[in-house]
Amino acid sequence: MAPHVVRWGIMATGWIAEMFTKDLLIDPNVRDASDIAHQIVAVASSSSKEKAEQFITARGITNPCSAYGDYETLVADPNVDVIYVATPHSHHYQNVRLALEAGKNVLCEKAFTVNAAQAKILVDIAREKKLFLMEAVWTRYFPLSIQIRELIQKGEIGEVLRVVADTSFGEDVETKWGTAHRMVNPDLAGGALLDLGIYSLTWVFQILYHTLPRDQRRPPTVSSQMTSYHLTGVDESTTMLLSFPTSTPSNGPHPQRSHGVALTNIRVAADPDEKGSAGPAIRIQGTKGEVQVRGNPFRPQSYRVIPKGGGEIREVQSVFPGQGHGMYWEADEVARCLRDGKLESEGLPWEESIVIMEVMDEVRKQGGLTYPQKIESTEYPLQL
Ligand SMILES: NC(=O)C1=CN([C@@H]2O[C@H](COP(=O)(O)OP(=O)(O)OC[C@H]3O[C@@H](n4cnc5c(N)ncnc54)[C@H](OP(=O)(O)O)[C@@H]3O)[C@@H](O)[C@H]2O)C=CC1
Ligand SMILES: O=C1OC[C@@H](O)[C@H](O)[C@H]1O
Repeated sequence: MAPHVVRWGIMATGWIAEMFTKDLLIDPNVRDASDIAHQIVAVASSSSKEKAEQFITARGITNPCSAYGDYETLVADPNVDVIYVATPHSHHYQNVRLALEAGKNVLCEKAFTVNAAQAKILVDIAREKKLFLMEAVWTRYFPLSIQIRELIQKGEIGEVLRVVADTSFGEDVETKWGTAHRMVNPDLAGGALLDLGIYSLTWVFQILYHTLPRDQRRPPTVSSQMTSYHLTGVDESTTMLLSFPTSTPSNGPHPQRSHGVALTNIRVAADPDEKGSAGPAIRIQGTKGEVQVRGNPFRPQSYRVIPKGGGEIREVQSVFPGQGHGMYWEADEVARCLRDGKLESEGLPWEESIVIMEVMDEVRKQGGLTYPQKIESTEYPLQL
């Protein structure tokens, strides 16, 4: 059967737009995804049409592809099935809404929005207009993530009572990012939490929340600490303790809970020598054993299943067919959802993106981190 072809419009021409586009251009057959195919039919840059043209040429897009010098024209292009939003998170609410209001399906980079109120409005619009919408948390669509979720659901390591996940870069923050870069710039919703902490939360949620049947998923309670970057006031370090209810009856005064420890830091590293000497960045601990995940939490390289009390340790490596970055798996998910008429992805349902945004809202509240009013706003349209 002929593959279902999805026609993409790329909004913004920055770093991640380049990575995503490279992956879209890799033949899906190399990863055994012959049921779908991707075409990039339009690229828009808010800076200039020339920048979009340069992007198309540099990426080697050979099929007809329109270049636009603004996002408004992109979302009006009738040839586009779905828009990939690759702007800084400060702009996601305005940019996604622009696309939805124009009747376009959307894949939006993480963090979904600046706050949960914005995320809820986007979801309401998608639902009302019957459009597909998904937060691009690519890690969830790695075969390795799916395998781990399945082995947890099968009870291979028993009941999971603790997940520890650390997404931290050890950078000289002042030298690397100064004050203007999106990683540290409050006007662009910078800071460790929204940029990297989302991945630690992803691991906690995809194990302690997502592996449960939908009607049993309950939001966690949250306790957290934050340290601010002295030059801009965004968080450079955030530590979160999440506590999820379990179904196991308790014998004592406290109900049985499973704990998620989600760490993020841009000044100390989870993997300081980048050789894994510090141990796994993710530990998933169950009553019958443990799963350890190595590599950056956003792009995991391998996992080990360690049975309690000995037994054979099983190790599985990630494979990146066609030397991809690993973003094609989320793109394939989008294509299949569109083909099947789904509005949201099972891998990251709207409700879960919103609960995670609510956790981040609470963590920012506890840490006293607010962003400029205009990027926290739900007003639309708003010139940022
Ligand atoms: N999934 C992943 O692995 C990754 C995801 N990300 C996410 O992708 C998003 C973009 O990050 P990244 O590509 O690294 O960022 P870049 O700064 O490299 O690119 C962002 C692009 O957004 C457009 N843009 C529109 N308005 C603004 C503005 N006011 N300031 C700056 N840029 C603007 C620009 O493109 P133009 O001029 O063409 O309009 C710019 O090139 C973020 O939300 C980030 O969290 C980032 C890295 C990895
Ligand atoms: O999403 C991301 O993953 C990779 C990191 O390098 C980047 O800062 C972040 O935005």
